[in-house]
Amino acid sequence: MIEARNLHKRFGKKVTAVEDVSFTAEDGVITGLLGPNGAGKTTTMRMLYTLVRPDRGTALVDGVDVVQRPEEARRALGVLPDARGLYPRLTAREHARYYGELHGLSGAALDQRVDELLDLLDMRDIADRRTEGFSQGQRVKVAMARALVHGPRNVLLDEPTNGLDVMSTRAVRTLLRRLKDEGRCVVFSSHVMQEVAALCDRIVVVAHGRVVADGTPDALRASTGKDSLEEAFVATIGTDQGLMQ
Ligand SMILES: Nc1ncnc2c1ncn2[C@@H]1O[C@H](COP(=O)(O)OP(=O)(O)OP(=O)(O)O)[C@@H](O)[C@H]1O
Repeated sequence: MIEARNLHKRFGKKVTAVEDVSFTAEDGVITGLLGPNGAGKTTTMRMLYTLVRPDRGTALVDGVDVVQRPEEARRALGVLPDARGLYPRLTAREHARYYGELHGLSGAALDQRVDELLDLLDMRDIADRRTEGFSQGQRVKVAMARALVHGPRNVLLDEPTNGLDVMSTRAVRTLLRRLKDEGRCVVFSSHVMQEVAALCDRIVVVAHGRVVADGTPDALRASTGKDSLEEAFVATIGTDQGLMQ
């Protein structure tokens, strides 16, 4: 479970990226962080996964405070960062193996886990190629395998389907549903409403660094009096900018 508590982050004097963001992402639930470009999603995620230190507020990962005990919090997290940051000379398989080893896996257990992920992500064909020159979608798959290799209880994904084609998007959705069915806490950010609508049990809408709505898709529709989720979002944010594909 992940609890964001009154997170604040400013960059310099002018930019308030995140202002008092609080929400809870439960286990066995897919929580979507939805908002237009520049809303503060990536900055929020970075604070959750301990890359950026909040100016104020904190977050708990399975009860562990990310500001006070970042290393412990990190062990309970699998992260797909916005910058996928791959090693060009390692193959896709080597990426997954390397991160598995960093998390203490080895031997047959590691081999089996890596094979399973290569199948789940439909990446057998690229498994033994160096990642240099990989397409955007191929890079996402490698980063995803790397994020999940240690079977984390909590999974944070920043715009996971960005740059993926239809088949790969479906593979990612299937994988996220599986993580949810396994009882994990899944949080992902997106600026694409359809993406969030297709997957999420719970939606946290962020605009200008603040949470402007938080609830199930049905609750969001009911609270805005709109029939379609699309209209509900537009009503919540006050603009359709950045929300449409
Ligand atoms: N390192 C930084 N230095 C200065 N400003 C930053 C930095 N990181 C983010 N910002 C600013 O903070 C605001 C929120 O950015 P953030 O990347 O969190 O938004 P986002 O919702 O993830 O947007 P997108 O969908 O475009 O990725 C923006 O105004 C951005 O320019």
